[in-house]
Amino acid sequence: MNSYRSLRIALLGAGSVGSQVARLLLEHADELAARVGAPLELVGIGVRDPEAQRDVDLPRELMTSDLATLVAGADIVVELLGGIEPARTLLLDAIAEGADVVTANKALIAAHGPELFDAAAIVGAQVAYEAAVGGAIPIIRPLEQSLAGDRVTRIMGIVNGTTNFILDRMHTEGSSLADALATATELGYAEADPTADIEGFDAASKATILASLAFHTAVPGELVHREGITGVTDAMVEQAERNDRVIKLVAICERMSGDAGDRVSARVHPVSLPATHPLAAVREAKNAIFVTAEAAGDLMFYGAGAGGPETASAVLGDLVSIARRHVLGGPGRAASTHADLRVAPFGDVLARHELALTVADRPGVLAAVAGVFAEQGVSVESVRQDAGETSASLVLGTHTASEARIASVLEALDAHIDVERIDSVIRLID
Ligand SMILES: NC(=O)c1ccc[n+]([C@@H]2O[C@H](COP(=O)([O-])OP(=O)(O)OC[C@H]3O[C@@H](n4cnc5c(N)ncnc54)[C@H](O)[C@@H]3O)[C@@H](O)[C@H]2O)c1
Ligand SMILES: N[C@@H](CCO)C(=O)O
Ligand code: NA
Repeated sequence: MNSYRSLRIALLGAGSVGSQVARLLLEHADELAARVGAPLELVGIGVRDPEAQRDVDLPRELMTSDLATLVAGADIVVELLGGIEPARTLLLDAIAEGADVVTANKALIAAHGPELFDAAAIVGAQVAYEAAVGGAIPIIRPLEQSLAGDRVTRIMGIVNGTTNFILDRMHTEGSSLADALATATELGYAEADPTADIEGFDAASKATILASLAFHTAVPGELVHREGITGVTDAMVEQAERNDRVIKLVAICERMSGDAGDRVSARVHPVSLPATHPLAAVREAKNAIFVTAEAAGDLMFYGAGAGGPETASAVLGDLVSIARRHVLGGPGRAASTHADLRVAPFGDVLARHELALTVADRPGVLAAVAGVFAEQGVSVESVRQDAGETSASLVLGTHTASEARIASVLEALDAHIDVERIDSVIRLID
């Protein structure tokens, strides 16, 4: 069939994703060899405990706890450990030896992508990370290659499967966050430390990666505004439902033009969407990403954002594509930051907000509260008031306003004598 020698594949990690990658590499060996033009030889699987029981039956003789030695002899290293160290050092060592790497590790790519890409560029190695964003959904390659001739203006999407699963269960079954998270963890969707999911760190890493790729600009993780879902209460879910809306955690990356010149923004926070919005139909651990580009217009990418076998599909896609280049030759992949746009502060971002307040139930309070919005230059679009016994509940929807102005409104409301408490704040998407 072919005369190219076997390519030596070292796999690091045999958890939810790694075990599925190993299974598929072994089960589909002949088919993969035909596609690559050379056999992909799984030379070892780096694990913590080679004797541990695993859900997937993998050959014991491939297991090793000596990850450094395993990496040293490989043509391609597939990293599915998660976390920054030892993944970063192992991959830098592999690259220094001329190996290509495939990883699903968004935390690593978001924090150390440029370091890995630079190291790879020096030796002509490749770094592929399709599985790092949107799980099985092809999104890195479309941004990196298919849209390379266009100008991306906006990306908005659901990029964390675990939190989407949790919010979906809160809406459809009235589950608690903790119960739904336990199920998402059992299903292999959650990160090893699920704080990364529920506090929005995972989605923020993905927003960093998407914004950097889309805007050809290094967008440092610390400039990505991040809010998770721990502040989303049952009451907020119920209120959204009363208004035919759904709460979702979204990542938004956009190119902003204005007096300050062209800038970019990347952020992650919950939003309230009309039930008819396409993102509202994204259920369970599915992800969906809208990309708007100047010439292409709107594109939508939808599919499994998490899960072992699903994510393994993207890892194997990278592996086959990298392996083919070993056989056929050709240039490696390179990330570009030539545009070098400035990242806008979160306060400059524009959004509509809905605020639920408990206020004193006496004449003039509505006017006083409305006055707070007016003082900060925020225009109120809708008001709903429900009177209680001693206090009233007010739900105010704003017109588009900057995050900085809304923050000032919230500060003033917090200190206002007539405002007993701010029950919830959520951004609205039309
Ligand atoms: N699970 C998903 O749905 C999914 C989807 C996309 C991307 N990812 C990413 O894929 C990577 C792996 O995720 P996962 O869900 O398979 O995680 P996991 O926790 O199920 O598996 C990771 C495995 O690596 C092992 N490991 C960690 N550090 C090690 C070390 N120093 N030495 C030896 N073994 C070590 C762990 O023991 C574990 O078995 C992560 O970067 C994650 O963010 C996961
Ligand atoms: N924990 C991640 C895995 C996929 O990146 C999620 O839930 O989306
Ligand atoms: Na993907």
